[in-house]
Amino acid sequence: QLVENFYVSSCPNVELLVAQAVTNKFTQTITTGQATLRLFLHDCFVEGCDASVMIASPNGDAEKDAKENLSLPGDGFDTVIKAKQAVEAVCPGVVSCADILAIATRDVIGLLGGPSFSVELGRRDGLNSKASNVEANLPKPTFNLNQLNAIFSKHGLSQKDMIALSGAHTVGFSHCDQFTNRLYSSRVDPTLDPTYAQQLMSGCPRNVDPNIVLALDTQTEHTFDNLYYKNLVNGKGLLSSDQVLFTDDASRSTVVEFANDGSKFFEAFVVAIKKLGRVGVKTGKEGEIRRDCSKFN
Ligand code: HEM
Ligand SMILES: [Ca+2]
Ligand SMILES: [Ca+2]
Repeated sequence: QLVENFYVSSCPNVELLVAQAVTNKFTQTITTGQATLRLFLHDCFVEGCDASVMIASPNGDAEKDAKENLSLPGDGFDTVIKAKQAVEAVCPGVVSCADILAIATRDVIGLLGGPSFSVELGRRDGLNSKASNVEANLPKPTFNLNQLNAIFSKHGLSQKDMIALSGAHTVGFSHCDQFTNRLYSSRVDPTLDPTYAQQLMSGCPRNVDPNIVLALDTQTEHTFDNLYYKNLVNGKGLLSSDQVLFTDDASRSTVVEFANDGSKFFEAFVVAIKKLGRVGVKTGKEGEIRRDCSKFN
């Protein structure tokens, strides 16, 4: 239902306007890329790709107020707001916040060194954003392969799509509390490389400041490449949900394929992120075109 040239007559320069705003922001703030990419996942998995995650509620009960979303960096929200402003100045009331987030996500992937691809458009902005909706709809870093497959397949995403999309963890970081259960339970998680486990313990000692973060990809945290998969092969996946993709026999061969061939990863990632962008979209007369991405009209 989405189409690539949706705004061809109503706002022909929308992709250029968004690209300029995103590039500006990206040059100023290095974390813009990872923040925007994660924001897109958290939007699409809750109520579909409809910018529901962008809503700010005076009562503190919107999606962004949910515990799982508190670690979403402000830079992601900011990127969409800046791009929306640039678009509104030229084509007011025409382009949805959901589409702007989708375009911005495509753009940051390219800026980070990832694949370039065309983005499908025509999403409308949602009219629901409830904090209580969030937890059950997002994957947890403690999930095993079956749980990961289950939550992705609810949205029509295959195991291969799930593994490719997890490759987004080639950029960005995680707070210590998302993985320290692997270090300080009765024993250290045996799927962790011992040297890497030592590094994690010194980076995240017991009772560490909750603001401390470590890179998801220790080698190239600011580059969108396939080193994430090479790390998994070497026992250097940061989250349990990352490492399990190599540990479990049912997904290992895909991890090895992506580790050995970056172009296979890029190809699968493009297929999967396009599918992600179609999840639960509102089109036609559904929803609305928000004027301000953080408020319903
Ligand atoms: C497979 C299941 C997934 C789980 C369990 C998961 C979980 C997490 C967790 C716990 C963090 C650390 C958050 C923090 O402490 O600030 C994180 C970061 C991140 N995730 Fe995922 N994630 C998953 C899949 C994805 C997907 C599909 C994408 C995008 C396509 C994505 C993009 C990101 C990015 C870019 C970051 C870094 C954020 C930053 O640096 O601020 N993740 N993820
Ligand atoms: Ca949403
Ligand atoms: Ca990387």
